[in-house]
Amino acid sequence: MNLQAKSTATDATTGSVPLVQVEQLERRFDVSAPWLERLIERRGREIVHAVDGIDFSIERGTTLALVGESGCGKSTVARLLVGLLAPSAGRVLIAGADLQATLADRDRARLLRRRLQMIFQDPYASLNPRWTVRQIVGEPLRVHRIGGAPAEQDARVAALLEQVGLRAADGDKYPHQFSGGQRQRISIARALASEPEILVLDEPTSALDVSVQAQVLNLMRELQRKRGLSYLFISHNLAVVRHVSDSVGVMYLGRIVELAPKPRLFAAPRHPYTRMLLDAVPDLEMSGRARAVAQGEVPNPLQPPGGCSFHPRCPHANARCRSERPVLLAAGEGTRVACHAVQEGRLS
Ligand SMILES: Nc1ncnc2c1ncn2[C@@H]1O[C@H](COP(=O)(O)OP(=O)(O)OP(=O)(O)O)[C@@H](O)[C@H]1O
Repeated sequence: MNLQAKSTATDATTGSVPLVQVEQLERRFDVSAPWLERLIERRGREIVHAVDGIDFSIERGTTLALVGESGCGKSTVARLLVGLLAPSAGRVLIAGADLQATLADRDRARLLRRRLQMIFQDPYASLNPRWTVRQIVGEPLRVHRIGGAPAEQDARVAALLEQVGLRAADGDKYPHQFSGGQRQRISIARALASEPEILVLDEPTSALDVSVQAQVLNLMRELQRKRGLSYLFISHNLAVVRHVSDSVGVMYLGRIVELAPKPRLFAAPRHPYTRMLLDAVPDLEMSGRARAVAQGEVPNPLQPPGGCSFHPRCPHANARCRSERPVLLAAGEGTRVACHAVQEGRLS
């Protein structure tokens, strides 16, 4: 089955298509209260632009992290990427094939689901409490008919458990018999069972103790290196993002405001919002820059500000920022930024 049916723009240097390409992706939610029809008639429907026209790509074997405050649309991007939600506009391409078109074809959808797996924040909620670990980790093998006879599948489950730092004998136990970190290892083993190329990780360690977080993150890195996996890593924690990512997209009210290679983002953040986020992390070195105090709150997503949606919180905003939406443009050294002040040279 050919998932590369529809080829798109290729990487100019290598001639290869990025494993993941997201183009002008949008997702709107209608949150109008159905019992307030008269109000809706008067005021119009209440629409949240959870994801408002974003573009990014992920190369094979690399990690793109998406960061931003709660409600900026990170989880919605994750769900769009694995096909749990359909886009309102734009598209997701996996190795050049349109995700929505692929999902519409049963055989191709099954193959695609093998390639893409998602790991959620709460490992307890995502593991069936009545199944043994062997059943949980072995389920993708049965669904995707991988590994042949039951004995062979059991051997695969045992190997997967060992790869994530558990013991083969743990297969007989139930999720409640494990700690949070161990449960997340079970989720990872299950996600790996179908031999995916892409893992979408939605805050995979934020429910864990700090000491356990580092162990799980190190495991994720080791698995990435051994298996050449690509990760979309969703997090609000910049210290974690610094540990795991190759590049970082900073989201604000449904848009990416800065996209940069990780070292550039931490050494020379360009967007005022990125700077504000970094300034709020006490342990990060600031490379000589004075810290600015975080100001204001995220606006109501039902009534986002016009122009640049960050302008009410931005110390550099002018009349243009209040009226014209900035687009993501190259700002040197691999960074792209959506900010009039940077693009006009008012902010270096
Ligand atoms: N199913 C839904 N129905 C209505 N609104 C939704 C739905 N899912 C998300 N939203 C809204 O879309 C916006 C983005 O939410 P999303 O969960 O993607 O953000 P997030 O950055 O992941 O936040 P968090 O870190 O709190 O999970 C929010 O305003 C949220 O209320």
